[in-house]
Amino acid sequence: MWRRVARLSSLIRSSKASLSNQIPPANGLQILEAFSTEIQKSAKGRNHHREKPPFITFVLGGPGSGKGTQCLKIVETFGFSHLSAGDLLRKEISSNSENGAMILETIKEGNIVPSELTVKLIQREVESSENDKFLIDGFPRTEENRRTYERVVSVGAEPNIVLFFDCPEEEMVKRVLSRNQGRVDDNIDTVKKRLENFNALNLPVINYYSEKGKLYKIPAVGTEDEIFSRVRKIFTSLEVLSMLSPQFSIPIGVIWFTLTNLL
Ligand SMILES: Nc1ncnc2c1ncn2[C@@H]1O[C@H](COP(=O)(O)OP(=O)(O)O)[C@@H](O)[C@H]1O
Ligand SMILES: Nc1ccn([C@@H]2O[C@H](COP(=O)(O)OP(=O)(O)O)[C@@H](O)[C@H]2O)c(=O)n1
Ligand SMILES: [Mg+2]
Repeated sequence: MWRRVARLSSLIRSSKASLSNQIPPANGLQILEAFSTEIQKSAKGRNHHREKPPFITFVLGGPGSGKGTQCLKIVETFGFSHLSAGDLLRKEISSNSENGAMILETIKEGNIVPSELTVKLIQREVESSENDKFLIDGFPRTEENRRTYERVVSVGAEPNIVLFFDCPEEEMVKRVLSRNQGRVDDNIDTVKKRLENFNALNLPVINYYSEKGKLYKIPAVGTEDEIFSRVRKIFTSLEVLSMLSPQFSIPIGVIWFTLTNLL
């Protein structure tokens, strides 16, 4: 509450300052109107106000399962914005933020950064973007990540769909060790820890969304293009189905995708 009041008064101060720079002397009503427009503009710049909640896709899978690679293809083809939780955390490290050292240590160990921090970074990106569809990659990694997101985020707290790139451990290890992006966690010891954490902490989240009928399980072995042809089917079918019946499109989509992949 007090933070909101403080934010509002700083908004008023900055709006007053920018008004005094821009507007010639006018009567009281004009000043009031201009002032209120300025506040709206200023609020919009930082927080994009949406008429309806954004379409949220969580992208899950073990380390090296191909989440980031497939997200780039989804962005190109379907116009989503890609928010990688790992990239946002690495950006915090390189910008020397107050939490940088703690994040670096946690990533090196293959452990999970406190949820409040990761959720705040994701929330800031969603709120400042004008896009209305997002891929949130590598999140939620734990049940605690998921619950914190649901508690903190007011609009779009539930994902519309969840993608799970299902890849054998041997293949994931091979890919991570040849990723070559200079990451501090791409070494055999950290990968082992990350796989342990994936099995213990992330699989329960995946099961949770499966039970909710939101999970698309995608076999993640094959060429990048072969895997993308599976991914493409999901988004194409959602586009078609949502034109027919928006409220049923997601459960029907999951059933349809599962059947066509089993047959
Ligand atoms: N289908 C694939 N076959 C072989 N290598 C892949 C495939 N998809 C991605 N890769 C490579 O594997 C590594 C990990 O992929 P990435 O997309 O970063 O996975 P994640 O984000 O799940 O950790 C990268 O070097 C990437 O180029
Ligand atoms: N929700 C998240 C996502 C990532 N991370 C940390 O960031 C590391 C790298 O995540 P990432 O998503 O970039 O990793 P990949 O699965 O893409 O290889 C993880 O191993 C965690 O240490 C986290 O703490 N919480
Ligand atoms: Mg990644």
